[in-house]
Amino acid sequence: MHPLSRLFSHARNYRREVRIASLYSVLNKFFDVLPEVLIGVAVDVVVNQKASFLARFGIVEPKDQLMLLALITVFVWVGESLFQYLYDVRWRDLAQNLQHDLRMEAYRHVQKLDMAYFERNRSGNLLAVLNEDINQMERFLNGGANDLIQVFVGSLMVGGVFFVLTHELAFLALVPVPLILYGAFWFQRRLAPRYGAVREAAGALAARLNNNIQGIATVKAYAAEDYEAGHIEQGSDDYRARNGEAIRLSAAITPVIRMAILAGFTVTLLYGGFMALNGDIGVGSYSVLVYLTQRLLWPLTRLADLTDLYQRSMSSIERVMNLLQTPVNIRYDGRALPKAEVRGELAFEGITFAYEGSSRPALDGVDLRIGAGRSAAFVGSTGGGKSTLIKLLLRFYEPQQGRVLLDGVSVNELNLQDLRRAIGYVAQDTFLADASVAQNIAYGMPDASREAVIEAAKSAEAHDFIVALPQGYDTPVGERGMRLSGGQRQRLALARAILKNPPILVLDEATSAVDNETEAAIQRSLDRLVVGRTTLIVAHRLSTVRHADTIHVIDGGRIAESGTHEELLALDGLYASLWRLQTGERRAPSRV
Ligand SMILES: Nc1ncnc2c1ncn2[C@@H]1O[C@H](COP(=O)(O)OP(=O)(O)OP(=O)(O)O)[C@@H](O)[C@H]1O
Repeated sequence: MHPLSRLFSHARNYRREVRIASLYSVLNKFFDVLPEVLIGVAVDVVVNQKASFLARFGIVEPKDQLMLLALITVFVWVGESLFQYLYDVRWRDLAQNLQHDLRMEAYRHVQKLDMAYFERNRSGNLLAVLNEDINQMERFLNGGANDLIQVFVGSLMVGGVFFVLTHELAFLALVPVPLILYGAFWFQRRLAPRYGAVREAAGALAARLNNNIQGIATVKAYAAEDYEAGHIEQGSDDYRARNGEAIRLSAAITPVIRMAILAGFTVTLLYGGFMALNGDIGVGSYSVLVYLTQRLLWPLTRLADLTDLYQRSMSSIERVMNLLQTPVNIRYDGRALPKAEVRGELAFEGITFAYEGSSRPALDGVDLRIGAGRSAAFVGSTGGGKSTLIKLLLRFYEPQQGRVLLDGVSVNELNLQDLRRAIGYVAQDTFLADASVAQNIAYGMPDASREAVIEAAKSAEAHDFIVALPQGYDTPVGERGMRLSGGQRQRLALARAILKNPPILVLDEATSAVDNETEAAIQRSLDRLVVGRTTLIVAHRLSTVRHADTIHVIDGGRIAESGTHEELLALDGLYASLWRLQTGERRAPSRV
């Protein structure tokens, strides 16, 4: 389907707006063509006087005829100006509304896409679609759509006048028009893939820039500025080269069209002139024809810019539409699950899951149950699959085999947001918004009172450092929380989960960045907090999880051992050797 049809079938509500704006464009063009005709009529009045074209309508006196012409001229110009104002406002309003709606729709859609999508597509490229591509579409609607309509309508109207005045000449003057149109389409077809490549290169460049700016600390620390600048240069060079290919073609359009116009204009000038000399047409008609040839053919040179703008925009619209039509693989709708009704019993049944493009499953036949209000800890070597298990519970991904149950219902059947509202999740890498400390703690809970925020911060051992910040709870944390230390960020994330007061608490390495003393204090708060909540804790530091009701050791995507701390020590397997390694009780066996 053509990108423009895709856009308009998508933006159905705008059809009326488009029709009205198009009507204003047509009316403006109508009034815009008339002055040339009036010049011809004026010449006719002066030359033929009482035998003029206007005299046929009963206005015999040349002076009266001129007065009438002046009146019509005023009317025509006022009409032209009025409709120019109206179409301009309409098209530009339309462009603004459509870009706003489309951006919001695309952004809302992007938010619903599954995590695998974000792993496949670089975020900078997505930014380019949501920003630049949508802006490009706005540029086309701002002026391009009107220009396109006017070029066609203008040609039709002028062609009509030609036919009324003289058929033969009209035919000759109009011969170049189909050639010009064919030429414009020829160029447009060839420009399409080039501008497609330009947009792809722009997306790739934005992705690189985004990645580098986010990792600027690492770039500096490894003195890799020149290396990264080289990397960006490649991207920028590629963008320039792709544009260069489009420019060479696009720049040829005007000169080629001009040659066709030249042919049409010369024919009118000569052939029309001969006809006037022979007395076959009047001087008035001749002057109208010469002016009108200009009016007919010159706007066609606009086709060059228009083809260019049009094709750039179509490439952009294509990208926006593709984004909007990316299917949402993980459904949001499902059975409602009010937070108050969640008991918190969890079961993982025969879970096997491999990440997209990965041949080895991250989880391989995992079966486990966590009773409502109980705590389960997951430990084991890095890359074992602990975080993956948590992500399946949150339905960031769906397992290829098996299912995750909450209170006996498959999480796939639950309303996705309800499921996530029931879970307080503290991730390994904390995301903080560019807002104040208090706003970050109350993230997703804008109605939380200041007292509740402070209470949550106290439980997360964050209160003391927060009040020592320059503006206390109102201190901005910077982009991604850059102005805070890693441990401070973790404590804010913990406070956020505590404030949410969820029936299920999931802590994935939630205290890995804080010192032992703070961790012990957080642990004491957590001991109080976890009462009555199902809690899942992923940790490398075994001291954090030794009191969990059950500890599961995950190794290579499977559950290697399960039991309480004491049971696992007695088993003298992986857990026992990890424990010894961390507490230094005995030399660790070589496999750990
Ligand atoms: N988004 C992803 N795409 C592809 N593979 C992934 C992805 N995330 C994790 N993996 C792979 O899946 C396996 C399990 O990863 P997971 O993050 O669950 O391990 P983990 O036990 O939590 O590790 P750690 O203790 O280091 O946090 C690893 O081999 C990892 O490389």
